[in-house]
Amino acid sequence: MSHTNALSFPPPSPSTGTAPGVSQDRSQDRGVVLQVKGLVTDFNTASGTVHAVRDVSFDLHKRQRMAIVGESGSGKSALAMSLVGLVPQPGRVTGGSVKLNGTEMVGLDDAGISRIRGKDIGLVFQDPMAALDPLKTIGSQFVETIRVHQDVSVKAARKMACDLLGEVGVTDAKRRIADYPHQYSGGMRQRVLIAMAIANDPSVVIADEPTTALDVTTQAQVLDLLAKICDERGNALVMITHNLGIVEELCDSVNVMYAGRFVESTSARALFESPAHPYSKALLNCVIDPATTKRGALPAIPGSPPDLSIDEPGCPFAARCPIGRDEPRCATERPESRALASGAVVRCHFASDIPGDEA
Ligand SMILES: Nc1ncnc2c1ncn2[C@@H]1O[C@H](COP(=O)(O)OP(=O)(O)OP(=O)(O)O)[C@@H](O)[C@H]1O
Repeated sequence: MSHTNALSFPPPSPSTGTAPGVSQDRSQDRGVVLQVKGLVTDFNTASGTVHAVRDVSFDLHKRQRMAIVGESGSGKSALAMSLVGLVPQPGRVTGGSVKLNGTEMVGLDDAGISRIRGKDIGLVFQDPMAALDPLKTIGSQFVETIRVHQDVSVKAARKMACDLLGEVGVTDAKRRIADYPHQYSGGMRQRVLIAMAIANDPSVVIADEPTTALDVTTQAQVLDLLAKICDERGNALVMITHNLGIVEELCDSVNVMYAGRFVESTSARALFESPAHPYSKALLNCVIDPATTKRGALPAIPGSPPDLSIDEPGCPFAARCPIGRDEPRCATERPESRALASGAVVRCHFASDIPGDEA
């Protein structure tokens, strides 16, 4: 198992010492908050073992905004769940290490994980209705979230909740805290989840496609808010998304995931300026909306991803790859991750950061 695909962040830029695409402010404090090494997650199903996450490694630094992109079924949610000990049955983390502020999470029992989840690591998931209890007021859920991890009175927790709701843009929070989730709009529910995710001042916030159900304008507002709040508080942010526009606008670094593996890890700016992996290039070859000149959702790439229950030799992207289709090596030898001169880390025998020098 290789552990060499951890993207060292921020990769120093020769001229400024700052990673491309990283604001000076966010790059100043470089402590690692989340260190993932060789993570493997499998689902044991009746039709075989689905290898959803394979040998994933990365370092996440304080204040870093890291994106994970990839088409449906590439393992993004399985990875997010693995980071917080929430892999659903019949799934299991079967290898590797996840260290949050130096504490190993893999192998912790439920009580140990629960002490960390919601406190040191905050979660914002796709569907706020599933994350919120429809039978309890926002206030009672919020107070519970705070008091599980902080030794404060109900009154103090309620005050904190009101302040946080105000911070995320819930107007008249003192009154609205007594409302039930269904009395909030979709965008407002996501704001509530953001407020809850940061309530215990976590080092890391993980957001798994938090805006899929929202209209485009509300999506942008919610994600801007999430990024801004994490910045202000010094939280690192992992954003899982299908939307390249979000990566370009909000993220410092990006991991492109394919068939359970990171195939390219680089700065967001470098991905858009010079994608190195053929899969990243195919993704970047997307239509730009002429009205906004912004990139949007991931494009459909011809062909299908491989069956994750079959461990074929060779590169999993070979059959869809303009280089790999004709290269015998791509069919027989799995590419290990390797660093290019630019600092990007790729899993491809032929990727190069010199344009035109791929094959
Ligand atoms: N509960 C489960 N049981 C069996 N297999 C699962 C389960 N959850 C996920 N998988 C499998 O794990 C692989 C990765 O799925 P995952 O949901 O992580 O992909 P994803 O990249 O998040 O997709 P999407 O963008 O559609 O959410 C898929 O092959 C999926 O079928």
